[in-house]
Amino acid sequence: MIHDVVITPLRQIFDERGKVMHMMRDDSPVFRKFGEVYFSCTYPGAVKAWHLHKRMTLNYAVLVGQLKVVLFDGRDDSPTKGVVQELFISPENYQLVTVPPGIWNGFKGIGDKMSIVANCADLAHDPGEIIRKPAFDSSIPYDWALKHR
Ligand SMILES: Cc1cn([C@H]2C[C@H](O)[C@@H](COP(=O)(O)OP(=O)(O)O[C@H]3O[C@H](C)C(=O)[C@H](O)[C@H]3O)O2)c(=O)[nH]c1=O
Repeated sequence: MIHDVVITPLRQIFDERGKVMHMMRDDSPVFRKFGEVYFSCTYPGAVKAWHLHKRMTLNYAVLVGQLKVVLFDGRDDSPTKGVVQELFISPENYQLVTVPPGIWNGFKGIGDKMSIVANCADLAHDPGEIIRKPAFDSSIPYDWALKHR
């Protein structure tokens, strides 16, 4: 587990009409402030990586489909520097993933339909605070290929 990354189980409330999916409240321990909510939609097998936010704290929850979210800690002052963390998040494993600034992150669509992840961020989108690397950049020790364990 990467230092400062927080996983919070989220509640879903089901009834015969459908369900309610919790995501963020202002009394949550991980809530900092409101910046923007957006939804990133990913086709099966597509990889969206790598991003590093210099100032934004991300809060991800997958509403539809399934994502493999991969985090890489390249922070020099972190006790988990060099650690790679894989998370599989979906409505079936419904969690809020809080990622502080400075951690490389990316995700891959899993399964057979478009996945939708919500990001409830503490900062509005600002392209100037994002650093990007190609998904297969050799400086991050991660292979996005399907692994038959
Ligand atoms: C997020 C965002 C993006 N854009 C534009 C910028 C690009 O021209 C285009 C696609 O953006 P991007 O390549 O950043 O999309 P994703 O790879 O889905 O990543 C985004 O959603 C995941 C979950 C992240 O956490 C990223 O930080 C966030 O950038 O939409 C905007 O104009 N406004 C916005 O709020």
